[in-house]
Amino acid sequence: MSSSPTSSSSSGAPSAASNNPTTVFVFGASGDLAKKKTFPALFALFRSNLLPTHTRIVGYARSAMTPAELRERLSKFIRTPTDQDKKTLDEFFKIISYVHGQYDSDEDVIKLAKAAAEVEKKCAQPSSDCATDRVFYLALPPSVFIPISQQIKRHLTDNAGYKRLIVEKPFGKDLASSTELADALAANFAESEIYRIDHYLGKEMVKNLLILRFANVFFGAVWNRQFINNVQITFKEPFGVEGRGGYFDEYGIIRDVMQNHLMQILAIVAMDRPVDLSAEAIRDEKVKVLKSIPHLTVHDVIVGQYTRSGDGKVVGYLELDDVPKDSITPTFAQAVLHIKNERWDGVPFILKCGKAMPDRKAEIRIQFQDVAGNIFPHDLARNELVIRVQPDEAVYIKLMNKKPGLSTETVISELDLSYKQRYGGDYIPDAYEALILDVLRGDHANFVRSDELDVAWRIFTPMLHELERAKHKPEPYEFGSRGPSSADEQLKRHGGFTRHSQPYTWVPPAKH
Ligand SMILES: NC(=O)C1=CN([C@@H]2O[C@H](COP(=O)(O)OP(=O)(O)OC[C@H]3O[C@@H](n4cnc5c(N)ncnc54)[C@H](OP(=O)(O)O)[C@@H]3O)[C@@H](O)[C@H]2O)C=CC1
Ligand SMILES: O=C1O[C@H](COP(=O)(O)O)[C@@H](O)[C@H](O)[C@H]1O
Repeated sequence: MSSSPTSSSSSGAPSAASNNPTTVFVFGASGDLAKKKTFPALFALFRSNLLPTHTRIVGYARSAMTPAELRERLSKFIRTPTDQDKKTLDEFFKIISYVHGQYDSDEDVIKLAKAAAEVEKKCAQPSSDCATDRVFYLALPPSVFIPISQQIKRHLTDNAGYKRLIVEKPFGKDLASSTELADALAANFAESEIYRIDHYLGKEMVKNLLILRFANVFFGAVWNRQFINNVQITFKEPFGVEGRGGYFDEYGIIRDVMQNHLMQILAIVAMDRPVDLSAEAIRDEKVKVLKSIPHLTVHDVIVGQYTRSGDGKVVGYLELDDVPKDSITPTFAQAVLHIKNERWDGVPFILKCGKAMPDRKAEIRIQFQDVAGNIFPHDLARNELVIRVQPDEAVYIKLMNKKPGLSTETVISELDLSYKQRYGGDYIPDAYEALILDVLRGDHANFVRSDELDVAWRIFTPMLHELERAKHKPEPYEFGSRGPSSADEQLKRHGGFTRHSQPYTWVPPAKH
């Protein structure tokens, strides 16, 4: 059996990872991410037979827990609608074990190494080496990344097969702290062994961007400053930061969402065609386009902080127990970026993200230029290509159409590729499922490379420091509102509103 990773099949169909015995260590197994995302994703892969045949999962955290307690904790977040799923879940728990200990203790991590060797011995086939491949998933707060990575290197990497380290964001708070973290990880793991998760890169519609852009001749032809007026990348959530105030207040929405998720999307929307689909070719193009973006200043950004809801039922950000009463941490931000290259010079990229907004939505909106020399008696709305990342994945193009009937009136309509209607019940995997499978296959394409991170921080760090130095107060906005009104004004200033007077709302098509 080869120890090299199996790449996805040439048809692009999902393929299992290499079939070497594999141990997946989940550090922080008692935590929120582990129960909501990591274990459910591992279960989904197990159920689809996409984990290597001899896979063992070893959870590790400081909390003492029996296997039954761990099972009870995790089961609440794993959906098992059928009896067969319930049986599969029983099988899944047979491959999971748990060890508790400190993250910086030689003694405890040696105990973990011994426990892992035991379970690996049990699953070894008579003719094969014991679990030769190891994946280390850090579902931990960033303060622990460095000590645990040192411990892993010291006590858990004597296996014969690959060693892959999965790290969760935030990757630092600014350029300096990100570089410090990168250097510390690099002291113990090669870049080829590190998988930095930005889970937006695992979302179906973000993965679809490469195909939409580079497998369709008509998009390729108009994807530039001559035809595109502006690009809007939006993330909204209808809830605040209850329960996560401590973490959130230290980071804020710019570091939590904009600098990573929205910038990753921007990079894929704006990059040039990679020479091929290899991870390095794609990431080279992303780095190249990010390098063409001048760093932001406070004048490029609008920040807001949510207050109590209009009906008084939901408390404001500053009323949360774990948030300082004088916090200036933004829960909303909108920034305008420019890409100084031949393709994009003069086209604003408007990134907007907010907590406590009216609804949940993540989308990419490409607004095309106005029609020159309009011969029709009405204003023409701009064409727009909208890629809806969530909810209800869709790609649609807004266009002008003749109103059916005897008049020649124009109406705004759309060409609509709504996934539910088009693909019915086709399964759309959770981002974490797709990304963990990529790690098992050794595919880095949907992970953040260290130099990408570096450039993204170079763009944001001066503005973040300026905001903090000046103690810039975010504008208040009511929980459940659109955010500060100055954000709409900024959008208008950068051409983000069309002049058409006809009201238009996208309505998902009725099921055929
Ligand atoms: N939760 C989410 O939805 C998301 C999380 N992430 C990222 O994933 C990582 C894990 O997040 P999440 O699971 O929410 O974090 P948690 O706060 O739940 O922490 C995970 C585990 O780490 C241990 N831990 C917590 N605080 C400390 C500490 N100060 N020192 C040592 N150990 C500690 C705890 O286990 P024990 O005490 O048992 O050791 C805890 O169960 C973070 O980097 C986060 O930013 C990214 C995207 C979404
Ligand atoms: O990384 C994060 O993402 C979530 C939103 O993720 P989604 O997949 O539900 O869209 C966000 O709530 C959180 O603040 C942030 O840390």
